Amino acid sequence: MDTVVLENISKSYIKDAPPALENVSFSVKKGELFGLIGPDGAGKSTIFRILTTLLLSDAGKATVAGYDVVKDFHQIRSCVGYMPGKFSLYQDLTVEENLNFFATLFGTTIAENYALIKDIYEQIAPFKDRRAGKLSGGMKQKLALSCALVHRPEVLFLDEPTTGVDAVSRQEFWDMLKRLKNEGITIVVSTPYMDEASLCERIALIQTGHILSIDTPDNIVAAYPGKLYALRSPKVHLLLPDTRSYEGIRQCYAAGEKLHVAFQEDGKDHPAQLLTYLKNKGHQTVDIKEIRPDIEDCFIEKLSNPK
Ligand SMILES: Nc1ncnc2c1ncn2[C@@H]1O[C@H](COP(=O)(O)OP(=O)(O)OP(=O)(O)O)[C@@H](O)[C@H]1O
Repeated sequence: MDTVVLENISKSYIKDAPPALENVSFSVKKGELFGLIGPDGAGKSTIFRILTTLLLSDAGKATVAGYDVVKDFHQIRSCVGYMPGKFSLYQDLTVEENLNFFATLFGTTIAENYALIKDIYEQIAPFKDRRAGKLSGGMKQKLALSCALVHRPEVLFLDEPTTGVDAVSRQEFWDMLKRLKNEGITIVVSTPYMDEASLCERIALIQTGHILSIDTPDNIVAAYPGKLYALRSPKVHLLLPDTRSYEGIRQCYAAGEKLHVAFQEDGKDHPAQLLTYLKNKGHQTVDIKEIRPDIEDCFIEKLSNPK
């Protein structure tokens, strides 16, 4: 049986406004590390609030660990750990007081499940007497994760845990998630960072309340239709409108210092023809190279061609 199941979940916050979620369905297997990948406003937090029984959906059905999110909210609350995007810590309590507070809420003690949080908690233990409000972003995140784990949940919901956290702490955080997964905990994590998608076993790409795609990161990349190229030029900002004006371009967008380009058809002469066209427009030093799409490229492709 799948540990998390959503069937046609819909939710609107405001009458007559576009819904936050519309017919969202997916399931997460026991022990899986599953990612919800999408930009701000996509509906990720709404999914977490429904699954953690903090919000009722308007339609559809969802279960967590076999329990119904409406009927069995008591059971769900005791078997899940939730790290919301914001406000999960008491800023005026110290690190240790926060952890003790969450342990007490769940009728347990820090000592009882210390083995599970040891690796994480040891990194913040030197600051155990510091108020949570005075911790760095990375330390807050480790404390929030320790608090979400203190009762050894079956399922862990993490809403954008790495937003606003430095690159090293982000990497350490994902290493921790892998260790927790190896302990048998099912993890659903959301992120707006496309590079983190490849660290999940399966992902759902989500945008404006709709799931665009669900699969392993490798399968999503493999399903990219056709070839993708990177164009480089010293004046890349001028290159964008001229490349877009070339007939036969399916996609053209800025990606860091480069442009990513896909043709409507993958003829082998197309890259050279595009370069000639751009040279005639005054772009003398343009370089084109075929590249492997990443999740962000797949996301952009799905947005323009959802089927
Ligand atoms: N309490 C609320 N009242 C009204 N609209 C809301 C509320 N919460 C969310 N929304 C709207 O619902 C949509 C989905 O928001 P949600 O917070 O679930 O997205 P998200 O993917 O988690 O993005 P973010 O990272 O910005 O929170 C957005 O359009 C948002 O403005």
